[in-house]
Amino acid sequence: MEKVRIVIAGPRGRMGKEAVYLTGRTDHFELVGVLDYKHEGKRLNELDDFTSPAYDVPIYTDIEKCLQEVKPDVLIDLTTPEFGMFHAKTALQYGVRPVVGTTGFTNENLAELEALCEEMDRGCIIAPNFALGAVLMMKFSKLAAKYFDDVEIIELHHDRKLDAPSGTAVKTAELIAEVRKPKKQGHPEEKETIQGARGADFDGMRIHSVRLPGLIAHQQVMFGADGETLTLKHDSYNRTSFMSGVRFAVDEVLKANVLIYGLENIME
Ligand SMILES: NC(=O)C1=CN([C@@H]2O[C@H](COP(=O)(O)OP(=O)(O)OC[C@H]3O[C@@H](n4cnc5c(N)ncnc54)[C@H](OP(=O)(O)O)[C@@H]3O)[C@@H](O)[C@H]2O)C=CC1
Ligand SMILES: O=C(O)C1=N[C@H](C(=O)O)C[C@H](O)C1
Repeated sequence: MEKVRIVIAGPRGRMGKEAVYLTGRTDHFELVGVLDYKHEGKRLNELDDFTSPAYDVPIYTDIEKCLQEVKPDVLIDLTTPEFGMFHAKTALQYGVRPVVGTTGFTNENLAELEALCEEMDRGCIIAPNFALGAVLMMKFSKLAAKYFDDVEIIELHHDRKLDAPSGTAVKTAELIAEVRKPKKQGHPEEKETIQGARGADFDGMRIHSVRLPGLIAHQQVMFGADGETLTLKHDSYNRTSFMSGVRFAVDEVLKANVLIYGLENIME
């Protein structure tokens, strides 16, 4: 089997580091370079966390130079929304398939990438959450929303997280909105005496974002009806929990020539 040539953007980050280690333990993956806006000209295995010879690959700050020189099949982005979008666009323009875990993309970003995938005849996967249990939680939420119109999403994350609400919460709300009867929840005359008390409004349903040290990534989706509630809950207790989804996405993107937004679209 030919190895999949992979570049990782954001290798020093919490997720990027795990993705580097994933390439090291996956026989058919080959890390061929990384994108890091610090350490230009060094090799990855010169950095403290990556001393294994498996990580003796070049560090680039310039994505075009990186793609031209190491010619990857797939670029995995785990950076920030601004750079994630730039990296995904540039990769597609070079015929390289992006797998993006970075959250905070706008609908305009998604539309632009969808058009670029079509133009370049290349796939791109944007996965707001790679944890397979989280994807199932989202699927089950959509199923439950057929029967329950009242729902509140509570997402809980570590306090180093930049975006709120989380990409997972937004995706969950989008999936629910596909089937839920439009409804403004709560009392029609409710008033917030402290701004934000009722959370963010997405199509009349509410999203609450909790940020605390000690947390990793957690979400509860609470449905309510007369005399009953249904709570769907998922917890990631470490970042390795995301890696089987990253491996799955890399394998799947190679077969794709369109934008795939969310692993639920390709998980049977
Ligand atoms: N889809 C999923 O399952 C998951 C997605 N995420 C998402 O992944 C993203 C990263 O999360 P996390 O790892 O926790 O964040 P970190 O802040 O730990 O990592 C981001 C890394 O990207 C680096 N970086 C920033 N800009 C660039 C650039 N232009 N080129 C290369 N590297 C760059 C940062 O460097 P520096 O620190 O020096 O600025 C940092 O090392 C977030 O959007 C998060 O929401 C997180 C977990 C799971
Ligand atoms: O920043 C994180 O940590 C996470 N981000 C993703 C999101 O925004 O949903 C996925 C997971 O929740 C962890």
